[in-house]
Amino acid sequence: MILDGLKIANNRNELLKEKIEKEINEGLKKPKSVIILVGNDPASKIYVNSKIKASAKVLIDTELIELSRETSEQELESLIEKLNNDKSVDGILLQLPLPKHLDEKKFINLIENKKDIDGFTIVNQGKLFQNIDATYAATPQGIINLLDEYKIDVKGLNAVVVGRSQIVGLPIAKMLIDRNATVTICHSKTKDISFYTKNADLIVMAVGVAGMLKAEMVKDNVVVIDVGINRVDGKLYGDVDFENVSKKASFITPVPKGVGPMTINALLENTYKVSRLNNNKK
Ligand SMILES: Nc1nc2c(c(=O)[nH]1)N[C@@H](CN(C=O)c1ccc(C(=O)N[C@@H](CCC(=O)O)C(=O)O)cc1)CN2
Repeated sequence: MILDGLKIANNRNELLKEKIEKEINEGLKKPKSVIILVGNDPASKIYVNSKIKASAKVLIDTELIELSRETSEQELESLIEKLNNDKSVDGILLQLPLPKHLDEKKFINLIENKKDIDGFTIVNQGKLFQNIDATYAATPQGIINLLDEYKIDVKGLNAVVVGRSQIVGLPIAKMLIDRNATVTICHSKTKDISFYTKNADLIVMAVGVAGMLKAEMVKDNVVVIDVGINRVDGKLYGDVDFENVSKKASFITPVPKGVGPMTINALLENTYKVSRLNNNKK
């Protein structure tokens, strides 16, 4: 069965829109986020445009600030400071990747924790690891929402996460452990990834290598979540050889229209959450 991320995300976005609409009629202001895009990465532009479009649909205001790829550390720092102090701004998102000369960790951590709609700051990541309510990273949260929507209970499953990034691999592993899965994290230095994936009930692929997970690397009835978005000759491919792995899987996400739209939905839900913590009256 294909896990239809686009359909589920659209349903959740519609519910969010209804909630926000009702609250606007009751006197609350629209949530507002500011997206900072540094440089001309074409994929980042696509993602940022999707975020802006999706926000508008659910009545979240967005402002896009585009900076040149030569932006200095100082310029970016003062912009983030200004937005932190701007009461009309509920959420701040710094689109990644940044150009090489800008240290991603440094700038992410300049964002005020309560405006960090990506859930990337040290404090918000730390809260995930200490089970304290916060905004959690949108991609792993979107995966959990998708599993929940399809009532896929991960309790007791052998889960293998391939990829150990701060924004996907590590947080999804923690979220799966919290739901009582037994989790193994594989990465580029793992000697034999298929040794682990062959025994997995659930696999999350988040490495950025097109078609890396092959049918012979999985067992029957596995649940497969594909986070990869790889552009090859203008076409999109996930990290999973979908055509062949889908023949063995019980559930599998497609690329596109799987995890991507769920990521955007989770981001919108985060933006709503932080704005209402500010309890914004008009
Ligand atoms: N500040 C952030 N930067 C980045 C994040 C993030 O969560 N926060 N994640 C990724 C990119 N990303 C969001 O920014 C993202 C990637 C893909 C999609 C998506 O909807 N993909 C579509 C296909 C779209 C296309 O490329 O044509 C799909 O899978 O259906 C949404 C968000 C890195 N940077």
